[in-house]
Amino acid sequence: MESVDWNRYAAVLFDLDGVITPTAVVHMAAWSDLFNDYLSEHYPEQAPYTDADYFAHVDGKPRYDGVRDFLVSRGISLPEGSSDDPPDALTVRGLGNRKNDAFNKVLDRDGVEAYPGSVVLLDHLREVGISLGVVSSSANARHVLQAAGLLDRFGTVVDGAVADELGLAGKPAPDTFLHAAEALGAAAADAVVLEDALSGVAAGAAGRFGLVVGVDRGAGRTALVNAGADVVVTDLAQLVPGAHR
Ligand SMILES: O=P(O)(O)OC[C@H]1O[C@@H](O)[C@H](O)[C@@H](O)[C@@H]1O
Repeated sequence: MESVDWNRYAAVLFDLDGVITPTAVVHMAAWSDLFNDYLSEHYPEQAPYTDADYFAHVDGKPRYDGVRDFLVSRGISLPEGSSDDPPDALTVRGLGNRKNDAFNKVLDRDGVEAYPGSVVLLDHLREVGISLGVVSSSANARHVLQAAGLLDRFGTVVDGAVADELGLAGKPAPDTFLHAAEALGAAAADAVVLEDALSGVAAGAAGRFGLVVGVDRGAGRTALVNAGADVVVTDLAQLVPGAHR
């Protein structure tokens, strides 16, 4: 039983990819293609990039932080480059841009449908009348929410572009979540964070939010609890009081 008394809270802050929409899978596939192509071309002696690398070094972080942190884990250092580097540039930002092109191609081709259980919780919270926000590292968050038909559900969307503009540190720092809570007029202690990534759960714990919910989409219950989750679910419908589980 993971039932939550939502009336105790003033705001709920959702991560997007992997929490509201299954787009974490699209990100994962695009990262895997990028890093495996890069490694096999430049470091054929290295072990391939795997999902374990994704969960440990890339998941939930801003785009270029993910590139940098994975390369560091393999002892590889590339020049940072600049955000308008072309996708074939051998820089941190060039590689990130190559992955972004691949992500957007799949998004435009396949569209996005939210997890049904996540819509069940969003509908419930709308009935409760609680303020809702999205806090995503992704600069594509608005595009994804729009494609899923859910953009109008949220009072604030703090995405990778907003964080960049305001100079907010990305997850695992708590800054983007704290900014969203403030935008909704809620103290961190009165707000709930929902996250599937270890970096995002760590951000919720570091911000001392009232409740940090880990959503296990592959990171694993123990890892999520160790990162600071108070509660772990596998589907957001489990968080609706009295919902069929
Ligand atoms: O490259 P983008 O779309 O700006 O997003 C960066 C990150 O955004 C997060 O929401 C995803 O969980 C990560 O997997 C992704 O790498």
